Amino acid sequence: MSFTNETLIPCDKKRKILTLVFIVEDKKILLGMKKRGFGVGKWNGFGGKVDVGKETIEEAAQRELQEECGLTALDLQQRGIIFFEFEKEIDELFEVHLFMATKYSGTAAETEEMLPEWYDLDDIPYRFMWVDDKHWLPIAIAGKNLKAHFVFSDMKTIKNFELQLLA
Ligand SMILES: CNc1ncnc2c1ncn2[C@@H]1O[C@H](COP(=O)(O)OP(=O)(O)OP(=O)(O)O)[C@@H](O)[C@H]1O
Repeated sequence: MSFTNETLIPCDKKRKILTLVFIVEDKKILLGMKKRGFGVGKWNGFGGKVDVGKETIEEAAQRELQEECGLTALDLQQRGIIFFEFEKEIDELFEVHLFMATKYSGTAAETEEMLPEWYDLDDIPYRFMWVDDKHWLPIAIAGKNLKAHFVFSDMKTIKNFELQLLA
Protein backbone atom coordinates (compact mmCIF):
# COMPACT_ATOMS: atom_id res chain seq x y z
CA MET A 1 0.00 0.00 0.00
CA SER A 2 1.41 3.38 -0.94
CA PHE A 3 0.48 6.61 0.77
CA THR A 4 2.62 8.90 -1.35
CA ASN A 5 0.82 11.88 -2.83
CA GLU A 6 2.41 12.37 -6.23
CA THR A 7 -0.82 11.92 -8.11
CA LEU A 8 -2.81 14.39 -6.07
CA ILE A 9 -3.38 18.05 -6.83
CA PRO A 10 -0.05 19.82 -6.38
CA CYS A 11 0.01 22.27 -3.51
CA ASP A 12 3.04 24.16 -2.26
CA LYS A 13 1.55 25.24 1.06
CA LYS A 14 3.29 24.39 4.32
CA ARG A 15 2.08 21.00 5.58
CA LYS A 16 0.62 20.22 8.94
CA ILE A 17 0.70 16.51 9.78
CA LEU A 18 -2.29 15.24 11.76
CA THR A 19 -3.76 11.91 12.83
CA LEU A 20 -7.33 10.65 13.02
CA VAL A 21 -8.29 7.38 14.71
CA PHE A 22 -11.61 5.54 14.70
CA ILE A 23 -12.37 2.55 16.90
CA VAL A 24 -14.95 0.11 15.52
CA GLU A 25 -16.33 -2.73 17.61
CA ASP A 26 -19.40 -4.96 17.09
CA LYS A 27 -21.22 -2.73 14.59
CA LYS A 28 -20.49 0.35 16.69
CA ILE A 29 -18.04 3.19 16.19
CA LEU A 30 -16.52 5.40 18.85
CA LEU A 31 -16.76 9.10 18.06
CA GLY A 32 -15.78 12.07 20.15
CA MET A 33 -17.40 15.50 20.31
CA LYS A 34 -14.65 18.12 20.22
CA LYS A 35 -15.10 20.36 23.25
CA ARG A 36 -12.60 23.07 22.31
CA GLY A 37 -10.40 24.42 19.54
CA PHE A 38 -10.45 23.38 15.91
CA GLY A 39 -13.71 21.66 14.96
CA VAL A 40 -15.36 22.47 18.29
CA GLY A 41 -18.87 20.98 18.55
CA LYS A 42 -18.27 18.43 15.79
CA TRP A 43 -18.21 14.65 16.18
CA ASN A 44 -15.08 13.07 14.77
CA GLY A 45 -12.44 10.44 15.39
CA PHE A 46 -9.60 11.11 17.83
CA GLY A 47 -6.38 12.77 16.80
CA GLY A 48 -4.31 15.87 16.48
CA LYS A 49 -0.98 17.25 15.44
CA VAL A 50 2.08 15.06 15.04
CA ASP A 51 5.11 16.33 16.92
CA VAL A 52 7.36 15.88 13.87
CA GLY A 53 10.88 14.70 14.72
CA LYS A 54 9.86 13.62 18.23
CA GLU A 55 7.38 10.85 17.46
CA THR A 56 6.25 8.70 14.57
CA ILE A 57 2.83 9.25 13.04
CA GLU A 58 1.59 6.02 14.64
CA GLU A 59 2.95 7.08 18.05
CA ALA A 60 1.16 10.41 17.65
CA ALA A 61 -2.08 8.61 16.78
CA GLN A 62 -1.80 6.47 19.94
CA ARG A 63 -0.87 9.47 22.09
CA GLU A 64 -3.83 11.55 20.92
CA LEU A 65 -6.25 8.62 21.31
CA GLN A 66 -5.01 8.14 24.87
CA GLU A 67 -5.05 11.86 25.71
CA GLU A 68 -8.49 12.45 24.24
CA CYS A 69 -10.45 9.44 25.47
CA GLY A 70 -8.16 7.20 27.54
CA LEU A 71 -7.95 4.25 25.12
CA THR A 72 -4.98 2.40 23.67
CA ALA A 73 -5.53 0.77 20.28
CA LEU A 74 -4.21 -2.78 20.11
CA ASP A 75 -4.49 -3.31 16.36
CA LEU A 76 -4.03 0.14 14.88
CA GLN A 77 -4.29 -0.11 11.09
CA GLN A 78 -3.43 2.69 8.72
CA ARG A 79 -6.39 3.26 6.35
CA GLY A 80 -5.12 6.14 4.30
CA ILE A 81 -4.19 9.73 3.96
CA ILE A 82 -6.45 12.71 3.42
CA PHE A 83 -5.29 16.18 2.38
CA PHE A 84 -7.33 19.23 3.28
CA GLU A 85 -6.72 22.55 1.61
CA PHE A 86 -8.54 25.72 2.54
CA GLU A 87 -9.03 28.62 0.12
CA LYS A 88 -9.53 31.13 2.89
CA GLU A 89 -9.28 30.55 6.60
CA ILE A 90 -6.12 28.41 6.84
CA ASP A 91 -2.87 28.77 4.96
CA GLU A 92 -1.55 25.25 5.61
CA LEU A 93 -2.18 21.98 3.82
CA PHE A 94 -3.48 19.45 6.36
CA GLU A 95 -2.11 15.95 5.83
CA VAL A 96 -4.34 13.72 7.92
CA HIS A 97 -3.24 10.13 8.53
CA LEU A 98 -6.29 7.96 9.01
CA PHE A 99 -6.29 4.88 11.25
CA MET A 100 -8.83 2.32 12.39
CA ALA A 101 -8.71 -0.20 15.22
CA THR A 102 -11.08 -2.93 16.38
CA LYS A 103 -9.23 -3.93 19.56
CA TYR A 104 -8.29 -1.65 22.41
CA SER A 105 -7.56 -1.50 26.10
CA GLY A 106 -9.14 0.90 28.55
CA THR A 107 -12.61 2.38 28.84
CA ALA A 108 -13.56 5.45 26.82
CA ALA A 109 -13.95 8.42 29.15
CA GLU A 110 -14.65 12.12 28.75
CA THR A 111 -11.60 14.39 28.83
CA GLU A 112 -11.08 18.13 28.64
CA GLU A 113 -10.88 17.85 24.87
CA MET A 114 -13.44 15.22 23.86
CA LEU A 115 -16.76 13.69 24.85
CA PRO A 116 -16.72 10.08 23.58
CA GLU A 117 -19.82 8.15 22.59
CA TRP A 118 -20.49 4.87 20.78
CA TYR A 119 -22.73 5.16 17.70
CA ASP A 120 -24.35 2.39 15.65
CA LEU A 121 -22.53 2.03 12.37
CA ASP A 122 -25.83 2.58 10.54
CA ASP A 123 -26.56 5.76 12.53
CA ILE A 124 -23.37 7.81 12.18
CA PRO A 125 -24.25 11.50 12.81
CA TYR A 126 -22.76 12.86 9.57
CA ARG A 127 -24.78 16.08 9.85
CA PHE A 128 -22.81 16.91 13.02
CA MET A 129 -19.43 15.99 11.56
CA TRP A 130 -16.98 17.60 9.14
CA VAL A 131 -18.70 17.71 5.71
CA ASP A 132 -15.95 15.59 4.17
CA ASP A 133 -16.40 12.65 6.57
CA LYS A 134 -19.40 11.15 4.77
CA HIS A 135 -17.32 10.78 1.61
CA TRP A 136 -14.56 8.65 3.07
CA LEU A 137 -15.58 7.22 6.47
CA PRO A 138 -17.91 4.56 4.97
CA ILE A 139 -15.01 3.44 2.75
CA ALA A 140 -12.63 3.19 5.68
CA ILE A 141 -15.23 1.33 7.76
CA ALA A 142 -15.63 -1.13 4.88
CA GLY A 143 -11.95 -1.96 5.37
CA LYS A 144 -10.65 -0.23 2.26
CA ASN A 145 -7.61 2.02 2.08
CA LEU A 146 -7.95 5.43 0.53
CA LYS A 147 -6.21 8.60 -0.46
CA ALA A 148 -8.17 11.82 -0.89
CA HIS A 149 -7.76 15.54 -1.33
CA PHE A 150 -10.48 18.03 -0.39
CA VAL A 151 -10.48 21.73 -1.18
CA PHE A 152 -12.73 23.83 1.07
CA SER A 153 -14.05 27.20 -0.14
CA ASP A 154 -15.05 27.92 3.46
CA MET A 155 -15.05 25.75 6.55
CA LYS A 156 -18.51 24.34 5.75
CA THR A 157 -18.22 23.96 1.99
CA ILE A 158 -16.27 21.54 -0.17
CA LYS A 159 -15.29 23.20 -3.45
CA ASN A 160 -13.99 19.99 -4.99
CA PHE A 161 -12.44 16.72 -4.01
CA GLU A 162 -10.65 13.72 -5.40
CA LEU A 163 -10.69 10.27 -3.81
CA GLN A 164 -8.76 7.16 -4.79
CA LEU A 165 -9.00 3.67 -3.40
CA LEU A 166 -5.63 2.11 -2.65
CA ALA A 167 -4.76 -1.53 -3.09
C1 LIG B 1 -11.28 19.78 7.35
N1 LIG B 1 -11.81 18.49 7.49
C2 LIG B 1 -11.54 17.61 8.46
N2 LIG B 1 -12.30 16.50 8.48
C3 LIG B 1 -12.13 15.57 9.43
N3 LIG B 1 -11.22 15.68 10.40
C4 LIG B 1 -10.44 16.77 10.41
C5 LIG B 1 -10.55 17.76 9.45
N4 LIG B 1 -9.62 18.71 9.72
C6 LIG B 1 -8.95 18.32 10.82
N5 LIG B 1 -9.44 17.14 11.23
C7 LIG B 1 -9.02 16.41 12.43
O1 LIG B 1 -9.36 17.22 13.53
C8 LIG B 1 -8.41 17.07 14.57
C9 LIG B 1 -7.83 18.43 14.84
O2 LIG B 1 -6.93 18.33 15.86
P1 LIG B 1 -6.39 19.61 16.67
O3 LIG B 1 -7.31 19.93 17.74
O4 LIG B 1 -6.07 20.69 15.71
O5 LIG B 1 -5.06 19.00 17.19
P2 LIG B 1 -4.46 18.94 18.67
O6 LIG B 1 -5.34 18.06 19.51
O7 LIG B 1 -3.05 18.51 18.52
O8 LIG B 1 -4.58 20.43 19.04
P3 LIG B 1 -4.27 21.25 20.35
O9 LIG B 1 -3.21 20.48 21.07
O10 LIG B 1 -5.58 21.36 21.06
O11 LIG B 1 -3.80 22.55 19.78
C10 LIG B 1 -7.39 16.08 14.07
O12 LIG B 1 -7.74 14.78 14.51
C11 LIG B 1 -7.56 16.16 12.56
O13 LIG B 1 -7.18 14.97 11.92
